[in-house]
Amino acid sequence: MGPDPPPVGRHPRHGACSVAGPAPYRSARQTRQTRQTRQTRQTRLTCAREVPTVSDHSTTAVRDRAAGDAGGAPLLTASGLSKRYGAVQALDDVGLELAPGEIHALVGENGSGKSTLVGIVSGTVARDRGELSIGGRSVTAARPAVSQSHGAVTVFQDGSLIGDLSVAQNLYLGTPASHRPKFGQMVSWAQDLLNSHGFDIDTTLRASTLPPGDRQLVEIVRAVACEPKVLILDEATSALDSHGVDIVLELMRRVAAAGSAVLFVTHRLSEVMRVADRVTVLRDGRFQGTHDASGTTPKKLVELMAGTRVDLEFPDREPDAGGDVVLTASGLEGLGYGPIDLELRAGTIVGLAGADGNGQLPLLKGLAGIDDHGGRVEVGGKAVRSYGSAVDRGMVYLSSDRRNESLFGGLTIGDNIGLGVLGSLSSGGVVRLGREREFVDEAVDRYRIRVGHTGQLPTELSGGNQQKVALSRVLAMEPTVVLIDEPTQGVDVRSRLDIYRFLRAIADSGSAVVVVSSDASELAGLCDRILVMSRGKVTTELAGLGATEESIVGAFAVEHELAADGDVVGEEAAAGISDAPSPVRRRSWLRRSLTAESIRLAALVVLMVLLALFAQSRNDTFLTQPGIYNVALLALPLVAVAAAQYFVLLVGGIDVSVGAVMTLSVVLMSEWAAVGADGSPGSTGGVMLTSLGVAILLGVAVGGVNALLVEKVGITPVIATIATLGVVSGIALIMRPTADGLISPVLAQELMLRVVGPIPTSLVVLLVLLVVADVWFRRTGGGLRLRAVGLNGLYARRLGIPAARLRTLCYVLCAAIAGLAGVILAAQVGVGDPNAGNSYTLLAIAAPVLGGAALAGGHGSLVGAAIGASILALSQSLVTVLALDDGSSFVFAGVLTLLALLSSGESIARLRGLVRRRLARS
Ligand SMILES: Nc1ncnc2c1ncn2[C@@H]1O[C@H](COP(=O)(O)OP(=O)(O)OP(=O)(O)O)[C@@H](O)[C@H]1O
Repeated sequence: MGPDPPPVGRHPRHGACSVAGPAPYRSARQTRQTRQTRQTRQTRLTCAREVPTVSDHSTTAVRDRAAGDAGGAPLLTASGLSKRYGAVQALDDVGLELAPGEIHALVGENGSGKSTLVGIVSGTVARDRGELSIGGRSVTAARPAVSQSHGAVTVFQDGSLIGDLSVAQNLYLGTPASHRPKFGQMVSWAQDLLNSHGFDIDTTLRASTLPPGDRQLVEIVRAVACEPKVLILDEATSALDSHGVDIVLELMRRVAAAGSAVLFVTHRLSEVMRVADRVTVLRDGRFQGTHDASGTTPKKLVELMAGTRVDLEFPDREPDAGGDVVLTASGLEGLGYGPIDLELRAGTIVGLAGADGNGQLPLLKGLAGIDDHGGRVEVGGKAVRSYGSAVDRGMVYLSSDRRNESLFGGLTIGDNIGLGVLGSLSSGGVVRLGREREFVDEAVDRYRIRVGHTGQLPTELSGGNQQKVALSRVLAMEPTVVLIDEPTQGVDVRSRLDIYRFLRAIADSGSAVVVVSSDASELAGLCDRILVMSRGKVTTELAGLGATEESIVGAFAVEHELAADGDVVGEEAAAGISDAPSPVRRRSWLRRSLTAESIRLAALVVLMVLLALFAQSRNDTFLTQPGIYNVALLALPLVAVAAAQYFVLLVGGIDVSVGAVMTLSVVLMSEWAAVGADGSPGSTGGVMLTSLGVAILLGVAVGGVNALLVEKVGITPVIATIATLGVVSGIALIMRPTADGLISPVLAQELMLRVVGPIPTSLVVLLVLLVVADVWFRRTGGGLRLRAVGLNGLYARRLGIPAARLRTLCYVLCAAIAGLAGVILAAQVGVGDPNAGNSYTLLAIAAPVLGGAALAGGHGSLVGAAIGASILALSQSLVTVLALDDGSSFVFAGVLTLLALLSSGESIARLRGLVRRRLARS
């Protein structure tokens, strides 16, 4: 540990400071700042370390063995790989070879083409040219499932855990059938798998609730469990603290020792020097050579990547940096941290260190007013109560979750950069495009953001360049306090140094900066003060000057040991990978069953019963056998078409043509299942078979067209299915301009008049089928795969799930079931009415959504859709019972729908979160 730390909450005196080195960030405040000559001391970036650490020697045996195996056939051979995205040549004639037992690092600056190469090997990116073979077999198709079947398993840079699924489900989904157990044993298998690697993570938790480091570890375990021939880790250690990194490096060694090859993409060159046998360098998409790791140094690698000499010094800092207090926090506490007292001074950079999950990020968010917290935060003497008020006081927060929290995916790069300062780029409330362009171009130059043009979407940028876009927006706002989580995650060495200089410059201009980082060497080189956190409390404060990676890691390791000594879970945690107190606890069966979805369904059933009782109080025939039968008849086609729609909603689509399909089905029934010219109804078997056959064929045709338009042509589902709705309705009208053509009474006899108690048999059969299908969705790998496609189609595809094929299947199923719902409707209307199904278009969407389905996909259930449909049918019959006029009946239906929606999963989850936080605080 370092010298005696000052008590937390009291701080050493800080002096004023000046702009260091190149001052890329300038503000009015900066020019006002008193500048003093400083005693400077610089720290070299850890990546420049040329002496291997002690643990490095364990790689020697692997290297020797890899050298010995060099004669074995390569497990991965790539040659002449090229890929162009519009104006950007992402890869240009790149080759690579991985021998069995080899750990091969792939390095390069942001945008140099590493992820593109990984994408080509893993099947997510189609190459323009080049040859690829995995495990000795040539790979021609760009499909993840193909690469995986050849033996290449990838942990992607931006992850592929589906947040809404549990950890166990994610592990199960990504593991090939040969390596996973029966579906019913999934949880215990997943738990054993994680435990066998030393992780104490509750596998029944949703993946989104895990800290980023744990998520990365779960993904790595999943990949290793596949026993790949080629394991590809694309910046898979970026969110890990030093302990997590140690574990992953050891895992890589084990995988290589078993004879597989590892392709390790990283910006952390110290890790390359510790683990890699050979290193391939890319620059601007071009190959810069493959080198023996033992014969090179990080500095040489950096210069090969940059193509120029690079100064690896951190920016200067002063021993007594710091001006006036700009932020005060007292008694600040929230979920996972506190109470904490803190003062931040102008001109300083404060680092929050600790093992992953010890409260650093929650504290940062608490300071920003983002999460619910107790205590008080003031900036410039004014209280911060929410993130909105934080921004008003000049405080900004930058999340490490680029995709979801830092960037606006639908806006261009230029818009993302200029968004925070639109006021200063406008005159008379109108943004001056020239001024904005100039501002954006300058930011792109200053932060060296590699873009084709600023009109691109941020999703088209490499990970590190996305980070620079987010950072440039935040820094342009000239904040008083900058709170930033993992500022250099996924950023290359040269750009990291740029970012350090920008942060130092903004501090020198009078701001206070707080940085959370899993990279202790970054905190040691950058910060003026380092607060080490353990179990949600600040336990040690280190002065930045003089701090080293070792002293910081040492401080939190000591704290952990002290805590573990007196801790009942100490032994378990010590055996585990994560030093942090796991924020997760095993949940009881009851708590697990009380999901938002089950609560919602229960609420809907209660609502249904209340409605029925109310109707009965107004009309005492409502709950009699004929009354119930009438409501059931009303519900019958609606339940069927709601179920049809659910299949498409499940995979993230929507089909607005279902009502039209029902109509055409009715019209077709008036042709193919019609009363004969002699008035005969036809044979039961003949009419039923013809009806079902015609309806299903109609559905397959319309569903096939819908799928083609959405999947192959790329039209958004709503637009595509509106187009088919028009065509299908038109055909129905051409066939029957007015209601005509009697439909055989056989349909009514079979589908309406056969009953079980007061309920039509057809409805009972339908409900049983829906329950069985729901069980299939919940209890089988096939159902899980379908839900995964809806929750995140991209990630599902990465896991080798044929997402496009499954979506196509669902469109076809949806239209076919809608065709069958049309047969039921035909039985009820009895005539070829060309408008019969029109009112079902919106009801078919409303019912499953009422029952818990989400337009974004992956949620809800068929039973939920059926309950939603029943509520809508009930409300329709209530309108009759109450003898409401048209206007009142609309208001009534609207209020009812609103009530049902209040029981939505999201509202319930919010309420539960609120109650949980209140409970945790009390
Ligand atoms: N889908 C896409 N559309 C357009 N351009 C793209 C797309 N994907 C990547 N690029 C561009 O291709 C180049 C190489 O990107 P790639 O992601 O392979 O780089 P990288 O070396 O992995 O970078 P990083 O270290 O930042 O992840 C970049 O200039 C990037 O902007």
